[in-house]
Amino acid sequence: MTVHTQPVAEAPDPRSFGLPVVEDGSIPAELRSLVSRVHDLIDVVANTGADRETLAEAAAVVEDLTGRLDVDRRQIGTMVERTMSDGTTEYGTITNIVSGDTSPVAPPLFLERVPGGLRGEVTLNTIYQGPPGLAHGGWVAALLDQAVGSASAVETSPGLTAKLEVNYRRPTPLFTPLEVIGRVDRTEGRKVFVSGEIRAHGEVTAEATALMIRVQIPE
Ligand SMILES: CCCCCCCCCCCC(=O)SCCNC(=O)CCNC(=O)[C@H](O)C(C)(C)COP(=O)(O)OP(=O)(O)OC[C@H]1O[C@@H](n2cnc3c(N)ncnc32)[C@H](O)[C@@H]1OP(=O)(O)O
Repeated sequence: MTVHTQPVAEAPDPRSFGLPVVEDGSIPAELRSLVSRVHDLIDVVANTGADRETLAEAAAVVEDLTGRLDVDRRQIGTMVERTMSDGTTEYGTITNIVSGDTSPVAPPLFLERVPGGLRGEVTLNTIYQGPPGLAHGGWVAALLDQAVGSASAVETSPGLTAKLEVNYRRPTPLFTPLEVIGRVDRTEGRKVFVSGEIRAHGEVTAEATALMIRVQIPE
């Protein structure tokens, strides 16, 4: 058994899996702005009390915009290459629903290396609502899956989640800064045992343990 506390290697280049890669700096500021505006739009649409005329007008505008933007679609599996604050290179799926740069549905959760693992902060709006005022349990699991999966990718090499167990200790509130942590506990060959938690106001609302299986890197 080996315990890795430091990255063992540079992240494998997704191009070796046949995946297209874009540098995060090449994503236009206008696209990042659009993604953010649409994120806000989803929350507003889900809660609007606007009159029928305004709703009909908005639907027509959005339909028109959808048509104008539906050009030159990216290849499924397109990855983003980014340089982390410690200078290492990382890759992520560009439309990843939790962390993707171009996903308007993503909260988004951006994770940074900290001693012992990865850490990110995120505040959820009503897009993620399950029980009244609270995050949906599936989204709590998604945040934890992302954090432990990324920790495994960063500290060992990319893999898929084989098993994820979540303990929901307290309700996870909306509109409250959440701290999300992921770490590698130990590795056994391709098996990476990981854990993580979410905190609100310093208190753990949910914790997870998971098993990641590292993918075989092409020679
Ligand atoms: C660059 C991008 C970065 C990007 C960073 C990305 C972060 C993304 C985070 C999100 C992660 C996801 O959502 S991933 C998406 C959700 N997950 C999936 O779709 C995975 C679906 N499952 C699978 O494809 C497969 O079952 C795998 C790949 C997990 C394993 O299949 P395999 O490769 O054939 O390996 P296999 O021989 O079966 O198993 C290897 C070893 O693990 C054990 N094992 C396998 N599954 C389990 C299990 N559930 N519980 C216990 N043990 C298990 C086996 O017994 C074996 O042990 P031994 O005999 O060797 O002792």
